[in-house]
Amino acid sequence: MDNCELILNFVTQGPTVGNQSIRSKLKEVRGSWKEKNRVRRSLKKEIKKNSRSNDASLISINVEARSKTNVPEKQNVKKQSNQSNKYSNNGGNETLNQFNNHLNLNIDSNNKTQIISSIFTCNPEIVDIHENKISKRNTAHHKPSNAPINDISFTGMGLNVDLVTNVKDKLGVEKPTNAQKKVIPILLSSIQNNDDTGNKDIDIVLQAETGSGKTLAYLLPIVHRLIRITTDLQNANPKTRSPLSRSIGTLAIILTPTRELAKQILSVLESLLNLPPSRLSDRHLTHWIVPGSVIGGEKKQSEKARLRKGINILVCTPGRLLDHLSSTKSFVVEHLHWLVLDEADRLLELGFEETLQKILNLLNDRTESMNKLKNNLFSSPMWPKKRQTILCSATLKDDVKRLVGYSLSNPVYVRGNDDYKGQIYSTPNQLKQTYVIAPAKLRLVTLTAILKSIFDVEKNESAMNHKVIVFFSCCDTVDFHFDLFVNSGNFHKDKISNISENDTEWNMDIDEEYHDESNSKPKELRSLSTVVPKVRLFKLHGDLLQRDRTTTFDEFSKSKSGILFCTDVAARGLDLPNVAKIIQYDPPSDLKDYVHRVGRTARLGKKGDAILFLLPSEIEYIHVLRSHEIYAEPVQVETLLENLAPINENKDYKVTATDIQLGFEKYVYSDTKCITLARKAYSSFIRSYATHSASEKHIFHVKKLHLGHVAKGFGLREAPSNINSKTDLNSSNSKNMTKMMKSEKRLDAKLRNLSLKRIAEEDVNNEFSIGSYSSLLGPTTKRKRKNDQIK
Ligand SMILES: Nc1ncnc2c1ncn2[C@@H]1O[C@H](COP(=O)(O)OP(=O)(O)OP(=O)(O)O)[C@@H](O)[C@H]1O
Repeated sequence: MDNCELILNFVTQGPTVGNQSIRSKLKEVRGSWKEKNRVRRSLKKEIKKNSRSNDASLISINVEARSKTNVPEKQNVKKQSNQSNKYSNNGGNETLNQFNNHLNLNIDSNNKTQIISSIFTCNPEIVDIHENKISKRNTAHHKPSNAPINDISFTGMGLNVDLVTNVKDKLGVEKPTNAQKKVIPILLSSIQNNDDTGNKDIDIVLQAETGSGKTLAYLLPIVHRLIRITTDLQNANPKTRSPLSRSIGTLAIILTPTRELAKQILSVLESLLNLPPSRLSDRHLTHWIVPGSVIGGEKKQSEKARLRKGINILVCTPGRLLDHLSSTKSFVVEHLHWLVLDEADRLLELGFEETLQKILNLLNDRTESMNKLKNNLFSSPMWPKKRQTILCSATLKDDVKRLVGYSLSNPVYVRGNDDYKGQIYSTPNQLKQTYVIAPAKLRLVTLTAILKSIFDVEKNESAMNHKVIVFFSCCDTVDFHFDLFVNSGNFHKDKISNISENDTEWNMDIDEEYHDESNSKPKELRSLSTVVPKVRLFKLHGDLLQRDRTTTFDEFSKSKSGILFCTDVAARGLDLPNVAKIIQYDPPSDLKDYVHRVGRTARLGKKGDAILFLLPSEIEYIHVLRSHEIYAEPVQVETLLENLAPINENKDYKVTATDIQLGFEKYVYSDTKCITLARKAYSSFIRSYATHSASEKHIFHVKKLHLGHVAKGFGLREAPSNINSKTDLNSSNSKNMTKMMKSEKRLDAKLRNLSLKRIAEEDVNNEFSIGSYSSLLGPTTKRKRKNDQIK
């Protein structure tokens, strides 16, 4: 049915016979309904006859008729299929010329009529969100819930003065947050009440909102205790510098699900440990403590060598840790005293849990002998009496209880938010959450409208001083949109962005300080946008090389402004300064991800905005959010699109939106590379749609998607016919639809299988690359062989 998308791009004045419309002619007919019908039939015949000599009229008749009578598109377009096949049956490889000629044919033949893009017609009805009583109650309290508080100081909680000064100087951290206020005293409690009957070293499960400083909440007490241990030993042996050295092995392990997060934690840790000589004793108290990471992405041999020398506080990802625990003999973990599982719920998810269990079993076996090994070095009362485990995340469910027994013993549950009323998820109070119901055909232009309005310097002087993150469901859609927003501006009717040659070049002067010369492909990962003028675009997803991921992350982090297109690889834990807005262009496949995605803004008490895109068929998701005490306010799609109408030009926003959409389409059809990218993105989008959690399948089901309209969102005029070699997703007949659903199920199972086996065994962080072609093809023979060898 979508074969005719292009032809249906335009609506003219409406069907006419002579100078009169059918309707007005019929009004003139007197007599019975039979008579009227007879006249109507003959008028139709006449129109049909005319249409042979004027294609454009036929188009207008059918479109008009369809929009007035709500007749399904496919019935109306049948008559045009012969004509449209001319453009559609060549595998989508027609040249730009063909495409343009076809556009011109329509435009020229209707020279004097108003042209409206079909992106505004035949869209599904949007339930009146205001009447829906869904989100009347917006609970965005204005008092920030994750900001530092004034009623207590770090030193007041018993932390080392030098450490506190260092944190203030290096990280600008002066007052603790609520989460820190609650957790730090517990982690210090056994040393503050140092008696056999008092507090023991307790395991902690910390659930605190995103951006509430959980990292420092567990790092500060660990570093503090190590400093106290050093001073104790130095006092006992005043002549020796410090009896402790890095060769003591790993004392603390911090486990995180992604490499980016591991690197971020390591950098905070390095700042904490880079302590100037103590003001009291003029001695370096942390000189022997070596922080480090094993996260893959570098040669295993060099990781082994570093472990052999000793890494005292180790930040790592699960796969690599398991690998070293099982194969690196010189990895000393016998003295492990702290184990932190950051983003613990993610670590417990499918694919990681098995790895995690193996890690915990190995650690339990190897640290069992810890008590027996006690010698003078461990005589300080500052050492935990037993290994202390800390779990933390913004989204912890009951599943953490699975860890009780084999990792946690009688943990205390700490909630960072005082307003906790039993809800599983909570988002920062000051975060403004909105949603827009955008029909599939309007999604792309609506995204453009939002981005252009955020960075519109005419409307907002400080527009270039903040960052935006746009979340997509899979790697291929990130790649496609990145390419589109970087390159398609030149194809827009009025060159909407007034692009100059220089504007398309990455400004090396600005980036000199962190431009990585060794990076061979900088332009593919970050570039200036031609669609949103003068704004830097970045992309980040799990299919990129680790080196590229790191560079992009660092650059976006340091950049004053910019837009990051990414998958959920950037959803968790990443602390990117100055992110003002989060756009969830594709809804998350799990509610937890919603919380983590929006948590990249409104951190540490700062303001932030988040907007969620939903299709009209997905409106029920608002109920799901609401049932978890997450409230978002509706924004009308028209309100957002109105931002597109140039100021002082009295232009209809629909016309501008249409121009922009046509610009995108022209760009997509300008080159086979672009079409391929669009088709790949479309296919991956459909596939990733099938990965929504079972509890949300009734909302996000591929059956509910209008594939032709979805294709429009990728600048395609028809849905690509080959989602995979076996099934034709574009076929609208029920047989093929059933086939497609079966294929989706198989795909689901395959993905589950893949994530279980591959993620666990290879420690790939590509868990977020769901939907990418490579992740769907399954292990290659080479990979299979490699896996077999590991087994
Ligand atoms: N007490 C504080 N005062 C000011 N800044 C702080 C404080 N504690 C932490 N920060 C800073 O706040 C930022 C966010 O901290 P962190 O990444 O630990 O948050 P989080 O709770 O782990 O968030 P997420 O759940 O998203 O991972 C960091 O830049 C950190 O340096």
